Amino acid sequence: MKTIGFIGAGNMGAAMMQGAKKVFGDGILFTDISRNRMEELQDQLGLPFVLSNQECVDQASYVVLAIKPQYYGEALEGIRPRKGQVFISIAPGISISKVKALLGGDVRVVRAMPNTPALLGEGMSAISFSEDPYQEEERDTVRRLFDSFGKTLTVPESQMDMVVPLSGSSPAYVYMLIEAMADAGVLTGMPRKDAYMLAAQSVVGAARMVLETGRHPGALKDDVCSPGGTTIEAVKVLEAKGFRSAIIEAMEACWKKAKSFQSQD
Ligand SMILES: NC(=O)C1=CN([C@@H]2O[C@H](COP(=O)(O)OP(=O)(O)OC[C@H]3O[C@@H](n4cnc5c(N)ncnc54)[C@H](O)[C@@H]3O)[C@@H](O)[C@H]2O)C=CC1
Ligand SMILES: O=C(O)[C@@H]1CCC=N1
Repeated sequence: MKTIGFIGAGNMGAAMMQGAKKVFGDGILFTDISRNRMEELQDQLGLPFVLSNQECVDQASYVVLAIKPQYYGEALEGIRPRKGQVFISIAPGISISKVKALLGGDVRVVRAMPNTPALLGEGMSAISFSEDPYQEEERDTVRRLFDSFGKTLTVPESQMDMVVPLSGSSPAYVYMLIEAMADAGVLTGMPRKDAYMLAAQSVVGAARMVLETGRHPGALKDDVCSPGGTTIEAVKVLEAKGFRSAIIEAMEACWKKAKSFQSQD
């Protein structure tokens, strides 16, 4: 019996396994609908795979569902879990009660939303435990899984849809920001590689300033804006172009999409 089985070994499943391997060692197995993908990942991570979702459920105490929300029905159809087994669902918009219903009810479900910087151990995950009884050791195992690839915040399930735009999807818009910043550098003649480094490390530094100083992001922004200086010129253009409202509207669209998966019964 293994500790953790992963159903779905795509981008997110693989990133989680990479971190989990450091903590759970050979207590991990996985499966995927694609044989090629399983072989590729076995070579890459040195972890074993099994050939069906049922085998994965049978051979693991905790089962991570790392498949797209649209495929939950298909992937879990006919699956027979053990009584009280713990499933960890990382799909946006799929509620704990929906996973329980798909699995026949008598399981415990942790709903979670990780992100791909997990690959570097810099992930941010939010988790919600179902309102079932758990032993402290079981909660600890789930937390150790998510802590193995980054930081973990426990939130009420009602906040899970909003975690999707805040941390699940947000790396994508940060990459867009970095790409656009680098494009501006290239526009003025900067080599692209140097532009990426300047832009990306500034994003890392700014994020750490928010996390580690505890100061308001607006106050930190004010510190960068020298009176009559360069930064305020950029801020003026960003305000005129609707930078903040673009972010808010984009995240609202992301949140709505996450919520919409729940209604696709
Ligand atoms: N990529 C990301 O940044 C994040 C993804 N997620 C969630 O994680 C889940 C997986 O996403 P990704 O890894 O990005 O997708 P992906 O498409 O890279 O991986 C999904 C994997 O599931 C496999 N699969 C499909 N149907 C299956 C079935 N019936 N049985 C077994 N395996 C099956 C596919 O072959 C594929 O390897 C999704 O629910 C996604 O919303 C959550 C947080 C972040
Ligand atoms: O785009 C998606 O649906 C997934 C969920 C969060 C990040 N990627």
